[in-house]
Amino acid sequence: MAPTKLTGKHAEISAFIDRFDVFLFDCDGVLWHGNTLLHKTVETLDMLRSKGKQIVFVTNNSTKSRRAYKKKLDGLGIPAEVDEIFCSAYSSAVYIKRVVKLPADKKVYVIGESGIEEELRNEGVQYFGGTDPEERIQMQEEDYTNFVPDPEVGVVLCGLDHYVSYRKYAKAFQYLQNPETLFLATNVDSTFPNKGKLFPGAGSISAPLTYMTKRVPLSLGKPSQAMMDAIEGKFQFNRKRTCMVGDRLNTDIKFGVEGGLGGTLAVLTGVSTEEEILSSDAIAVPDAYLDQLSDLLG
Ligand SMILES: O=C(O)[C@H](O)[C@H](O)COP(=O)(O)O
Repeated sequence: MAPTKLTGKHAEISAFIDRFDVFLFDCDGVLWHGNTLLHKTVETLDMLRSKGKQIVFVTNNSTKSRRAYKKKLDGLGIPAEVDEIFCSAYSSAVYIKRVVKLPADKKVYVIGESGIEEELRNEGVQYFGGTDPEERIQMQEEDYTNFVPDPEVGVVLCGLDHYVSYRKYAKAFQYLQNPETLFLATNVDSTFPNKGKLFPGAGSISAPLTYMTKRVPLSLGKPSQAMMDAIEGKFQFNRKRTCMVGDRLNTDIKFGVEGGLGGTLAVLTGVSTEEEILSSDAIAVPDAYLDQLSDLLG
C-alpha cells in the first residue's frame, strides 16, 4: 500500500500517534545533522513524552558510545537515560561478548572510533587498532617485511572511521585471511547525512575490505534483527504498539518492517527522498511519511 503523507492535520496526526506506545527514533537525519538539531526536535519529543509515549534512540552511528550519546543528547536539551539509547557500537560489543562469546585470549581488531572502543571495554572484550595514533602512520618498508598475522585476533570489527588509513586496511586484510577470524560491521550505511549533504558512511569504510577479501561482514546495526531482538529483550515492548521513525528506507524503515512493528514513519530530512519512498520498487515502504519530524506537532 502506498504510504500516507501526514501533512500536519491535527486529527490525522493524533490518530497516527495514538496507535503507538513506543517510538524508536533514528538520530542522524531525523533529530539532528551533526551537532545541529533539526527544527523543533526537542518540542516534538517533549510532546510525545507528555502523551506518555516511551522513546528509544536507535542509531547506527558507532562513533559514540551510549554514554557519549547521553552527553550529546543532554547538551542538545534532550533528556535521556543511557538505557534509552541503542547504538551500533553497543549492539556489536554485546554480540561479540554474549553471542560469539569471544574467548578471553582472543581480541578484536577495530577499524572505527572511540564509541566502539568504549562499548568493547564495558563488555570486557580485548581490542586494539581503533583510535591508536600508530594506526594512522604511513606503512614503512619494514612494516611490509615484518608483518606477522596475530593469531589472537578473533574478530575484525569495522565501523565509521574518520581516520581510516592504508595501514588499518592492510592489517585487517591480513587478519581476515584466516577464515576463522569473524568479519563484523557495526552497520553498512553507504552514506551519512550531514548539513543537508551526503558523505561516505560506515558501509563505504568496510566496502574496500569486501573488495579485497571477497568476504561480506555481518552487520549488527539496522536493519539487523539482532539489534531489534536486543532492544525488545531490554524493553519488553509490544511490537504492534511500536513505531520506528527514520530517514532511510534500507536501514530504518526496513528494520521496522522486518521487525513486524505496528508502524514505520519516514522523514524527508535525511537520506531517502520522497521519490524513493513512493517508488514501486522501494526497498521498504513506510506506513506514513513527513517532510520533517516537527510536522508531528500538527
Ligand atoms: O554511516 C553511518 O555510520 C551512518 O550513516 C550513520 O551514522 C547513521 O546513523 P543513524 O541515521 O542510524 O542515526
